[in-house]
Amino acid sequence: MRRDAAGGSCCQFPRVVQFDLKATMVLNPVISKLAGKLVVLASASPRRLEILRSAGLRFEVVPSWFKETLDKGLFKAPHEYAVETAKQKALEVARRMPFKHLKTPDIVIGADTIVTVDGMILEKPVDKHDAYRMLSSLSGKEHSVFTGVAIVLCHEKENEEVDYQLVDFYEETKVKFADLSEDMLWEYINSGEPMDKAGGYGIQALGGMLVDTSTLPSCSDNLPISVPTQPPSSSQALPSHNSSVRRPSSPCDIQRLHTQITPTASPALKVKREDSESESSQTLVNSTSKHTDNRKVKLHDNATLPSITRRGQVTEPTRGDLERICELMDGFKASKALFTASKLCLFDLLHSRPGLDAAQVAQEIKASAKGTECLLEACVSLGLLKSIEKACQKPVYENADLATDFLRSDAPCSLHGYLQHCNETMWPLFSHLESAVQEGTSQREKAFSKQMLQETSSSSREGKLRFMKAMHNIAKITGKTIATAFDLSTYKSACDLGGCTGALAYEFAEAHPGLSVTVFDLPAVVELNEFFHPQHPDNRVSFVAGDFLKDELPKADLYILARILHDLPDEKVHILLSKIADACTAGCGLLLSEIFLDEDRRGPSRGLLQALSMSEGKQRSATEYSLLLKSHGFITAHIRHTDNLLDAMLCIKA
Ligand SMILES: C[S@@+](CC[C@H](N)C(=O)[O-])C[C@H]1O[C@@H](n2cnc3c(N)ncnc32)[C@H](O)[C@@H]1O
Repeated sequence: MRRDAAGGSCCQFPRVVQFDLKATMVLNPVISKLAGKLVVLASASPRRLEILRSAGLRFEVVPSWFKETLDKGLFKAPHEYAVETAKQKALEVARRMPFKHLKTPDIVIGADTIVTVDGMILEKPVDKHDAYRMLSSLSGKEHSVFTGVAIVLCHEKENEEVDYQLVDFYEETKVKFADLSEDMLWEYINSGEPMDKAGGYGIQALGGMLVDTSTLPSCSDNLPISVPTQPPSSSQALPSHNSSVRRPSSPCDIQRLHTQITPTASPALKVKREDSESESSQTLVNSTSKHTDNRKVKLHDNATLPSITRRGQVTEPTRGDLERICELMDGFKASKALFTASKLCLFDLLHSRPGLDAAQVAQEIKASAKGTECLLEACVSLGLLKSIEKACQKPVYENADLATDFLRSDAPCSLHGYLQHCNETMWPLFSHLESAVQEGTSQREKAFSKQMLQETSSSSREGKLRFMKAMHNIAKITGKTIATAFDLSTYKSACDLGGCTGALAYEFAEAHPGLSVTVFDLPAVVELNEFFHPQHPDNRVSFVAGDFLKDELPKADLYILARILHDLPDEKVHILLSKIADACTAGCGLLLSEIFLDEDRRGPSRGLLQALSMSEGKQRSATEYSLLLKSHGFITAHIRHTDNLLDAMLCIKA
């Protein structure tokens, strides 16, 4: 999304855009490495939240409890104080989370901002008079805004102790205030804005009016998460609660963070690092240059975007914002193009016969020449196909890697069946979303005619097979990650309740040589499982037909519940969990796999969008699942957030 914007020079865009570019350019290469990592921001500051969000980072917010009370006299330079406070904030959260939140973060980011003038450090004012004292000391003067940042990398060891490795840096922005009249000072103080801001002002909001605009820095976000512009103040590892400590050896910066997150960096990553290094130096120039740039963002030479009002301020939409909103508006067209190409077996055709032109494809899939050409071109634009131009000839088409890996029907990680399920079942359901939201109920009756309902429901063999294929696809992709998420060596027998085609059960059997797995599912599903057997089925996997809400559950010392609870209404959840609890003796395990919502329920979108289908169930966060299972006597031992479609949690019967 931000790719195009990053191509432009920061100086061509207004401040908001410059920030977006700056953070995005530098964080982009890092962000892909952070997929599946639990990143935590140890600050409740809305500004910091916005900064990291607009850089595309997915993270949770756990505000630090560390009080900003360090003795300023102990620090030689003001930035050292800001960095040390940031460090203590991040460490406090990193140490608290395994106990209070029952999960160990991978990365915790802490930050602290101070203002310094005439050798004095100004933090947040305690009252209006303190704000007046601070602001009048800044009147007509140039001063420095320092933000210290600490990034704590948490490494969980086998004995469940945690190593903390620390990267810290800071950024300084010089700001000059205009000569402020008493009236202006008090008007600003009475607005209430100064009270939660270092130095008593916020440059991004009303406080901007205090600044001598002839000297306003071009990028006032003072965002050192992007690049350190000074040598590191310190790059030490602090003692962890188990006093196992590592010390980063070279100067700290985002590039080093790359290395630490991805120890075996690929050549591609290396290139990106060099890119971001060169962008870093540009950012340095921009963040210290002093000019205001009020030019509007232009999409085309003559097309200036209209002003919009955001949080009470008149501002311009950024190019990234516009791309994002277009992507959302057109998302349904892209989905339907994908479903259609998949249904017409376009990707299978181009896998077996790459290099066909549009007319040849049209003939093969028995579709119109014009429609086929449009579909092929749309798929190229979506990165699903490649078009190859030869001199004086019509373009020919072949699958892009994405299609080869996921879209042909015989790929090991094929999503072909899942796409058909989306097209035939989810699409009609979501076309009734408005009523679903108004009524809060499933729209199955409205979305499907009686006949279609029978076909899509579990009573029809075709509908059942389609559903099973869809489940099978997802289980094949995520199965290994779930099966290997925890050490299960103490368990000998497992029962996968609602285990469908057995795809997950076979992954568990393969990953754990000492484990036998029984797949327990409804009779109508079990009788179709032969269509999905692997080429060489493991005889430690067996199938038992039954109803997990009514029948006795097969005996096992580990029960698996994958994608079951989110779909059941509360009363059925409790019946099922009670039955499992009754079947378990102390020490038995329950492995749950679902999409875990972020604790603040702001993501991931996949989980929140799924909830819109208004099934009888609900989506939950890891903590909500933990508490639910606890109410049935299961204590959460481990939680894994994965970047592979589903997350997992291992609980033990107390
Ligand atoms: C969403 S699918 C999940 C399949 C599988 N666990 C996975 O993650 O791939 C739900 C499964 O639960 C099964 N199921 C639903 N109600 C059931 C019941 N009362 N007893 C046994 N199985 C049931 C369905 O047949 C289906 O296979």
